[in-house]
Amino acid sequence: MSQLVNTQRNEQDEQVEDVACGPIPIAKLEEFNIAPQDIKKLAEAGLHTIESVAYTAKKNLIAIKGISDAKADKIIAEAQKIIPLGFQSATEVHARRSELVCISTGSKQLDTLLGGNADKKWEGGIETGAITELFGEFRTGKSQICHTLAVTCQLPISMGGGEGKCLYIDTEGTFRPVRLLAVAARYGLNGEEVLDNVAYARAYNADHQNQLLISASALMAESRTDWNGRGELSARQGHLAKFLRTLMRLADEYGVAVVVTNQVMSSPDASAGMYAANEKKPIGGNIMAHASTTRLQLKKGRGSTRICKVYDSPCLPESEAQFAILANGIGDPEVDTVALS
Ligand SMILES: Nc1ncnc2c1ncn2[C@@H]1O[C@H](COP(=O)(O)OP(=O)(O)OP(=O)(O)O)[C@@H](O)[C@H]1O
Repeated sequence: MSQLVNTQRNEQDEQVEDVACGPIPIAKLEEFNIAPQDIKKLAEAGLHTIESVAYTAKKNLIAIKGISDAKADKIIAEAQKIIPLGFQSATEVHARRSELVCISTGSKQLDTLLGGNADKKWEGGIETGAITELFGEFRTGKSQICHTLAVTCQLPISMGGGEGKCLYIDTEGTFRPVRLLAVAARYGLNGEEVLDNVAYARAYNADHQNQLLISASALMAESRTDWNGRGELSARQGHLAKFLRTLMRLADEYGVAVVVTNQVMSSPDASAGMYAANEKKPIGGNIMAHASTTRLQLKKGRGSTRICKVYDSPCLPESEAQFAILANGIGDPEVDTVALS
């Protein structure tokens, strides 16, 4: 499984915009009489912003060594004064959502499937502030989409990008910077700069993954090689649940696009019926299903063509589109290929 996160702003913008509207760094709690050593403990536990504290359940704060019941109450009360957690009108929600940026997948047909408008040049794509899960068998294009997104997230917003950077966690050792360079060349971007804007980490096991989440204030990863069969299912699900909670928080808090790749397996209930035997389901069960905002199923097509089906989405119909894996990243299939497949 591999994942990436796109930050929505470039470096120059960050300094100006973060002050005005970005997440508020946890250090600000010091102005509200929270002791610096307690702020340090919160940060060490992965809570780097006041939003993250305001959204955290009290029991999670008390679980941090050195944060007592009384301290947790005070910290939450101060955080919630700064970040109110009440109702807002649907108009406000709509206005905020209208501002959301989508990251182009590189394929117009796929972007259109993901909420784009075919008449406009760049619309639709991977949603920011949410988790998108790509699942499918081997060779269906999961990693290739991630490689393309690692570059397109850096494009100007007018070209379907997020003017951001990418954080790429690789649990399978399939990350290849040369693929990023090919995509960069296609968009006329400077290859060196594109690579500098991608922070890469190889995750080796569950503990290492959690360290990455804390130190990078980001991300998830779950190696399919870590777990052996159904005997370890509950341990795996517990780990996955914790990991996905952190990812959801990051998507919410920082407004980043989180993309998670997932494998498929034959359903353990396959014996239930003759047709069920062929059914391949995404790994992770209900925990994964509930954590992902949008679930996309990838299937093989003819040659370099692949099919993407919207498997679950809060606002997209269950339809399909074709895309292609090309030398310079994800794109659209040749017209002939579409007709033949
Ligand atoms: N430079 C390239 N040009 C064109 N196609 C490529 C290139 N590099 C890889 N591919 C194609 O991409 C496909 C593999 O896609 P990808 O690595 O995204 O699969 P995946 O779904 O992540 O599979 P897995 O679960 O095994 O990791 C292969 O069909 C391969 O031929």
